[in-house]
Amino acid sequence: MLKVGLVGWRGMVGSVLMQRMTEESDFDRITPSFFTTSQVGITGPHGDPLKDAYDLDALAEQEVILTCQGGDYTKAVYGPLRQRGWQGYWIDAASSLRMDDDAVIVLDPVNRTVIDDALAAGQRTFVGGNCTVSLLLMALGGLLEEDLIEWVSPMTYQAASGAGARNMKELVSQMGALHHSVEEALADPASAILDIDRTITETLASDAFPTAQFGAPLAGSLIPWIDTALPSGQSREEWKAQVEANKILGHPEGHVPIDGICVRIGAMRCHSQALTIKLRQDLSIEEIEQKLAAHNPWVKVVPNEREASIAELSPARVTGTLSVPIGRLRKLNMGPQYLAAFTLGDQLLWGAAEPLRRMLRILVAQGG
Ligand SMILES: NC(=O)C1=CN([C@@H]2O[C@H](COP(=O)(O)OP(=O)(O)OC[C@H]3O[C@@H](n4cnc5c(N)ncnc54)[C@H](OP(=O)(O)O)[C@@H]3O)[C@@H](O)[C@H]2O)C=CC1
Ligand SMILES: N[C@@H](CC(=O)OP(=O)(O)O)C(=O)O
Repeated sequence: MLKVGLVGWRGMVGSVLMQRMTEESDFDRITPSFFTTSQVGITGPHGDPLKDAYDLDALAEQEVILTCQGGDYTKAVYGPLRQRGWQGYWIDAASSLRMDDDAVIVLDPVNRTVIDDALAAGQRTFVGGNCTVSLLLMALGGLLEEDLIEWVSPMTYQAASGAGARNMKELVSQMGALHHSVEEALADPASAILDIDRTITETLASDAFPTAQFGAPLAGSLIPWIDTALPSGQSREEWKAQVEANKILGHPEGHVPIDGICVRIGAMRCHSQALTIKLRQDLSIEEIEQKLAAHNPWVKVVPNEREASIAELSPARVTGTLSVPIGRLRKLNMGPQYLAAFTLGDQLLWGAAEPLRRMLRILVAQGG
């Protein structure tokens, strides 16, 4: 059985990965070793002492290293490990290696042939894509695989989880602070809504309002910028859409232009995206729905009806599942090649852990 070293397994992404690996009996097919950057020697999840994640000798004994520890760890360890001649497979959740020529971005329901070609060519570095990008491609796979999309403009509604565990907690604290500030007024049927609104506005602006992680109110508000700024005027999150999506699809950069505005909203762990799509040809909505639905077992086409849209295109409904619904499919007034769509998915599952887990299974199936 493949010797697999797991790093970052107790973080938020790593915990979701562990949960999925347990559900899918992946641990029955590998010999796992658990590593840590901070708790060397304490008992790990399978009863063995945790190994030092910076010990290159211990890492080099592994045939596969799967890390959800983050980009700083990857930058510290990956280069030195390769330089000392380690030939194993590196599977990574962090973004730092994604655009390297040696790395393949993995999303096997969309790019299994790219992965298989890379394995045949001896490539050994496989990285999960940005969560928003992976969810977009899972939803649009049926049109993209036939090269039917000329360009896409995604306007995103991204959950707090994308910013990390502490940010999720801060979102809930913000919700609590808002509720607490008007609790008495809410209990009084005679209270005036404008008084409640004024108190909420004051609470949002107060120095006591918890914003240490996000730097701004998210509950009762939104944040129209994710990640760092680039000279193009894009945020880094916006820049990733086009470069990563085209790399995943095996296209030259820019074959399918993808650009829009990424916005953080007060959802917990589902990223949503409202899409404006220019098709390369005038397809009927029925053809579009059929192609989308046939692409993979997780995408679900939701009819463009009010009740179905409210019920199914909802972060509250989709959270914790592998489902990737897409709906609000209709032609826009701009012309028959312009399509609207709305899609969402759990950014810790298809957006982070699941592509990595499935890459490990591909390696297991080919016997390493
Ligand atoms: N959050 C996201 O949406 C996505 C994240 N990623 C990538 O995954 C990386 C990890 O993200 P994420 O899982 O959110 O990071 P976390 O902060 O949840 O976990 C990272 C590491 O922090 C250490 N840690 C310290 N204290 C604790 C604690 N109390 N509970 C759990 N872990 C603790 C653990 O390392 P140790 O055991 O060694 O101490 C853990 O592996 C990111 O840096 C990013 O590169 C990729 C896609 C999406
Ligand atoms: N930046 C993403 C989460 C993330 O970790 O992305 P990446 O894997 O590209 O660094 C978000 O905030 O929603």
